[in-house]
Amino acid sequence: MEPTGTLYDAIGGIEVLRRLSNTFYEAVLADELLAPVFADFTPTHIEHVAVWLAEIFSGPTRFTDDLGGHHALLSAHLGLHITEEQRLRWMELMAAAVEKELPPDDLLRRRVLEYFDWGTKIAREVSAEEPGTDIGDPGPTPRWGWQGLA
Ligand code: HEM
Repeated sequence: MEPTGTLYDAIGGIEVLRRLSNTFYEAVLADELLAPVFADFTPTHIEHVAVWLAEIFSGPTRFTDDLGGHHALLSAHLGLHITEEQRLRWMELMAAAVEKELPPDDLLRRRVLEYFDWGTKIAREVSAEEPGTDIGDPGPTPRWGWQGLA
């Protein structure tokens, strides 16, 4: 039987997501393949990613309320021209961060990494378009739960 409740609660809330984001970006900025992609990185990025993840996993909706929602998230990746090699390295570093920061629950970790696999493919697709491209209305921020995409 699948567990009940949100992935956000099973993860342990925003503080755990902040630690995940922080650990992940420490690794990204030390990585020779990914660091150049994040040349304009600022520390607010860490917080924005934690806030996005909170919403995706059915926690507070602050990304939609205050940070531009799904449209802003997708637009942030326009023009980055992410390669498959970079996407896979991103996944590798995120898997290590998940291992370190998330509760030792195999199903929870698997679901979270499945979200990242799905999300990084979308980020890569969007990144092939030039900045300023009209991406239209992508709809509300998705939700990811114990059964995957809700
Ligand atoms: C599920 C996958 C992903 C999520 C949830 C995600 C999340 C985010 C968020 C929330 C922002 C906006 C940050 C801000 O407002 O400061 C952002 C920007 C960005 N993302 Fe992603 N991202 C994902 C995949 C990727 C991948 C695969 C790459 C590259 C390999 C990437 C590279 C970037 C870069 C370079 C920015 C702009 C950074 C900046 O503002 O300087 N992202 N991402």
